[in-house]
Amino acid sequence: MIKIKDVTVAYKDKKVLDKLTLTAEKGEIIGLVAPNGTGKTTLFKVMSNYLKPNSGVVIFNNKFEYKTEKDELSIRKQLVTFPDQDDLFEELTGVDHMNLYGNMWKGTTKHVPSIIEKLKMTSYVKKKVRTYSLGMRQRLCFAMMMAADTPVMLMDEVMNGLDIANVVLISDCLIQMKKEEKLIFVASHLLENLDLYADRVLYLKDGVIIHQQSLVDSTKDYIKMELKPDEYKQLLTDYKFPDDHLYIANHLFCIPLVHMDIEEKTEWIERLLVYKGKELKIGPLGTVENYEKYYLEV
Ligand SMILES: Nc1ncnc2c1ncn2[C@@H]1O[C@H](COP(=O)(O)OP(=O)(O)OP(=O)(O)O)[C@@H](O)[C@H]1O
Repeated sequence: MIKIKDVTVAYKDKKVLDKLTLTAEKGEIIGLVAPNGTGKTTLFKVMSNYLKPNSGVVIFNNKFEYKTEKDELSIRKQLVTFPDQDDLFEELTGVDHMNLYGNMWKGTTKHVPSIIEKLKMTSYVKKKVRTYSLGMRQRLCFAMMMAADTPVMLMDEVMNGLDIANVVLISDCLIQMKKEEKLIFVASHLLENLDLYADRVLYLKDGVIIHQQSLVDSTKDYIKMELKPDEYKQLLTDYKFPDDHLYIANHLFCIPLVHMDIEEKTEWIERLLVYKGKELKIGPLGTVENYEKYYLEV
């Protein structure tokens, strides 16, 4: 559905994206993860044509590029970006904003009442935006995207300022939207939240995707155990660990299970289970663990 090919963006001599390539299909939620100032927003700007890359292309449905006005119009109909809270009109109501997005993209506002109900906005949605709290504004921004109802959605920090109940509410909506075959990109610093709904999480570093984590692939399981650095050193002298084992951010010891047969797995589990009564976990690396692996390695 979307192909990003060799996209490079440099602000003066600072390269932010470096021949970045990525393909995404409908019915996917893709998390985008990286520390501040790494290029997540820049990538979204290129995808929505708010920024022309120095080189590279974005291709929609194998045919549309931001080359001609006609193509751009076709893409605009399919894609909506998360509104910036600063762009809300203080003197308009929430319903006004949702109607605006509904009319602009979907050509109707019939579906707006059901969104209001789903997002539990009934008590305030007819009031002017200037009376809204941060979290109410954020929910409105999400509601506007739902009103646009486009096949592709780019969400930058969608959970900003939301309390836990609202994070859960929006996460449920995202899962529902995925079922409706939307392609959704979520750039977020709320890492554990991504594990709930993302199919893939992309880690950006030095202008490229350094790792793609699949959250629907169970072949990447590890035995995981918290270890202090001196405990890790001790174990290293006691046993010969597989070369591809990990010791993440000086605290998390991980042994990949993928190449082991059942006997080997059992052997390692039994060996580690008795080590100082520590808790063992088995599973893939989560978003927090990968984040530590790629950005907090010491
Ligand atoms: N208009 C601009 N002019 C010059 N440099 C820019 C411009 N916009 C962004 N940058 C730089 O590009 C880099 C990437 O910025 P970007 O906003 O894409 O990061 P981000 O990953 O979205 O960060 P955050 O997590 O803080 O939102 C940063 O170093 C930033 O200073």
